[in-house]
Amino acid sequence: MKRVGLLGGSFNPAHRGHRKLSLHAIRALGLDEVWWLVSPGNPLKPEAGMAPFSARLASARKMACHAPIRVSDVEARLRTRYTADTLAKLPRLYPKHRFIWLMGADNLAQFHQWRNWRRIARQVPIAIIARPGYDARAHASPAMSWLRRAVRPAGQAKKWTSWRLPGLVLLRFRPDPTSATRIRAADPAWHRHFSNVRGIPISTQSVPSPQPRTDLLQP
Ligand SMILES: Nc1ncnc2c1ncn2[C@@H]1O[C@H](COP(=O)(O)OP(=O)(O)OP(=O)(O)O)[C@@H](O)[C@H]1O
Ligand SMILES: O=C(O)c1ccc[n+]([C@@H]2O[C@H](COP(=O)([O-])O)[C@@H](O)[C@H]2O)c1
Repeated sequence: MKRVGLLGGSFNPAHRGHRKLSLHAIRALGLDEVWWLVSPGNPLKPEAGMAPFSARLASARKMACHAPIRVSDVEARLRTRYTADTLAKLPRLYPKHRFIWLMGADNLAQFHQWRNWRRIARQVPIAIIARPGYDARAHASPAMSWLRRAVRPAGQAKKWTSWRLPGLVLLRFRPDPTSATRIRAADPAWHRHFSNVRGIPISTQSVPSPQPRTDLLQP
């Protein structure tokens, strides 16, 4: 059984905050790997300002290199944008894997706006990573008032495969202020570094190894 943390994101672009939180989560939760699920398009974010999928994927691959982090385009191939839909399909594709959903405190603050968010919390355990400027809002959020009774002590973090759901743990590492918004503000054309010379989109490879639906998941 492989223990996998899922970090869904726009990765517009990927940055060292993603890498650091993933490495910390691997240690704190006893994970074999973290998969970065590069979103074809966050349903709550405007398309304007979103770099091409291929550039976001390439930036994630670069940021993930030499770490137990796998970059996945599975949502694009499954044609799922809503996390609840992705989470409904993944266990069927990877029956020998166990998944925990990772997200920063900024996402917990607006989790109640996600489609079927209560269902998500019943589908997978969740680990929240503290993020400078968002922790108070996350704790006061509508989702947190529902989830509060599901919070597990940090000492149970590594036992997430046996939690009753919903179950959530708050992970507190040294907070990292890096954000993609700031990176875009400093370099709005960052994605040009990830296009090849002819402007042909970079192909999508580097997917977690498929379990039986090889037809669907082969690059
Ligand atoms: N510095 C960070 N600390 C904690 N969590 C983070 C950090 N950066 C990103 N995350 C989390 O990683 C996931 C993917 O983040 P995303 O790709 O949206 O990056 P971002 O920096 O939040 O982007 P943007 O500024 O465009 O919203 C989200 O769950 C987000 O909360
Ligand atoms: O399912 C939803 O309704 C939903 C709404 C907003 C965000 N998400 C997911 O949250 C993850 C983080 O997105 P982002 O843009 O904040 O990096 C990413 O996997 C999105 O698909 C999902």
